[in-house]
Amino acid sequence: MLQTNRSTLTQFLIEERRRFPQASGDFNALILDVTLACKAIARTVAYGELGGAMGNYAPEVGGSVNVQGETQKKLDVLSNELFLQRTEWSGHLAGMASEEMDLPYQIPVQYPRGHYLLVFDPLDGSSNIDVNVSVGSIFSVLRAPKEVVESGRDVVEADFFQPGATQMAAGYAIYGPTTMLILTVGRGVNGFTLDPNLGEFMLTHPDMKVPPDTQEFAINASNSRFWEAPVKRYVDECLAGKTGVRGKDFNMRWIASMVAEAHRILMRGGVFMYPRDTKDPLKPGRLRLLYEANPVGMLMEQAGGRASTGREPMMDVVPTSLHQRIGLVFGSKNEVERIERYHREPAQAKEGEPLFASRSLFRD
Ligand SMILES: O=P(O)(O)OC[C@H]1O[C@](O)(COP(=O)(O)O)[C@@H](O)[C@@H]1O
Ligand SMILES: [Mg+2]
Ligand SMILES: [Mg+2]
Repeated sequence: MLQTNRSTLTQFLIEERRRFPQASGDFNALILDVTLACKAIARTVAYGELGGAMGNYAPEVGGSVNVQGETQKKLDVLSNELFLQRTEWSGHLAGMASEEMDLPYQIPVQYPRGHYLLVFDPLDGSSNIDVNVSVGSIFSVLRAPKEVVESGRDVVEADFFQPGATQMAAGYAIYGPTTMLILTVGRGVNGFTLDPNLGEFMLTHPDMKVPPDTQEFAINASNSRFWEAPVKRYVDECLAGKTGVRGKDFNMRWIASMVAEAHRILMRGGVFMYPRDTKDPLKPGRLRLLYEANPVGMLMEQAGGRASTGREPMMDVVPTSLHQRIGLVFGSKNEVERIERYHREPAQAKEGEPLFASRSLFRD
């Protein structure tokens, strides 16, 4: 049933822009281009096996892996191309970077170059595609360095090394039972639902807030033997429930699709952890700073939640490489702060502490 009384995304963006009379409209146009890419990906995902884009990407015969050493799905590659196609022509961008491209993407010479950088994970949770679980696209908009804009030169990796606090906008689209767009342009978080009749994102969830407290946590427990002591302590205390120091029972979730976990947390609170661990010494965490941790971090903070490495606020981290991985904890503020506190209190988190040793369900 069509609900005509709701604002469209376009209306919402125009109203935001009215607050800045000098704004050119480039920023809004860029966001709309990004969301058009998301709509196209939503359609492709919805067709599933019928669309011919399932399975692994195999240009020759041996398949293909991205710069992170992960098998690329056909839909990863297609989604990446949709992002490029929908945004490269507009003159709003100085360059782009994506999970699926080793190096920064240069705006082709036939198009003008603009003021912004776009960074994205075109399809997050893509290992879930074959099992029909919610996936999504995550994006972050940064200002291009002044000198890049003035010279019009090609972008280099270092142009993207800006802390999350400088993001102009961040968001994700989630392709679940309904397609939604969750967006911040630096003034709270708003949720839009795709009206399949109109093909428009309609404002359905204004001013989303993450409750400060929760009884729900999300972590991949199969990694427990690699966790650091503060994370083990936190999870053990949650598992101890009513009988432990927390004095309340906790529920656990793991979808293995960060976009879906972030969405659940924005809707009803919770804490998500993919912490730094010892699984692979070359990878200080699983998730990527520029196009996973930073945009989701900005959304959380704008919704009154918190995002952290466990040791410092995510928004303060200065990136040092395009595909940098990082430990990520986000969600309800009081829980994230507790986890940060445990990282600052190593003495209490040592194995052998009575609480830790006796109640650990995830001991090595
Ligand atoms: O396989 P695991 O350890 O459950 O990891 C799941 C995590 O990997 C991711 O799928 C990584 O994202 P990509 O699918 O974009 O590579 C996250 O969405 C998710 O949180
Ligand atoms: Mg991802
Ligand atoms: Mg991805």
